[in-house]
Amino acid sequence: MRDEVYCGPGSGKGTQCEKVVAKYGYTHLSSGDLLRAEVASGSERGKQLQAIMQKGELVPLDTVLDMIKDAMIAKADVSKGYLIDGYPREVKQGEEFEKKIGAPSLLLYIDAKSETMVSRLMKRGETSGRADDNEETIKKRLDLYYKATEPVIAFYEGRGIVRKINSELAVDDVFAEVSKAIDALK
Ligand SMILES: Nc1ncnc2c1ncn2[C@@H]1O[C@H](COP(=O)(O)OP(=O)(O)O)[C@@H](O)[C@H]1O
Ligand SMILES: Nc1ncnc2c1ncn2[C@H]1C[C@H](O)[C@@H](COP(=O)(O)OP(=O)(O)O)O1
Ligand SMILES: [Mg+2]
Repeated sequence: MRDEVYCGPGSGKGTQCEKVVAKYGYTHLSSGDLLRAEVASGSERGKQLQAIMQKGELVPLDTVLDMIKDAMIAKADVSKGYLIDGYPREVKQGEEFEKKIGAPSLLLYIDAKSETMVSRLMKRGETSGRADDNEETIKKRLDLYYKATEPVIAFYEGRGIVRKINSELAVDDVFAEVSKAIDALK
């Protein structure tokens, strides 16, 4: 089993994941997409999640881990490996993932400057319809990213599985670096 994990709002995780799926055929699981699907279902739980996401905060750990675990199980028979996007967003999430699921084999750290992330998210907000792609929420998400999510990288660095990718480059150039990191696993 192979798990790959990513970081940073607006850094280009989703964009790179799409390209990884096309080239390597991994199962892409985005915690944000799973949560937005729950919101779109109109369920009571979805309404609670929407309120949290709109504020730029993290949803409860158990909710998101259960969703990822269920989605992984649903694809277990056909999956060539999992590409997990947007998780873990805090060290505790990484610890719980290892207890309940397993250890990842690679962490792709998709790194962009904060100004780049803000401008990409503002631009995405022109068409995304996402409740969290607005100036106020973007600022909160970035603050939380530096406070809660960046320490996740240090957590995995000790294991030698972190590959830092410069995401300031054009999409295809970023992907060339991503491909190199994945190919090195083989
Ligand atoms: N390397 C890049 N150069 C320029 N724009 C990019 C690049 N990667 C992503 N984008 C754009 O930035 C925005 C955020 O990318 P996305 O993949 O949704 O990021 P994330 O999933 O990390 O929030 C999107 O509008 C995307 O088209
Ligand atoms: N692992 C996780 N733990 C808690 N909340 C999460 C989460 N993954 C996503 N969320 C919630 C809070 C995020 O601000 C929101 C959007 O996540 P996302 O779609 O991964 O954002 P992006 O791709 O722009 O970085 O969903
Ligand atoms: Mg995304």
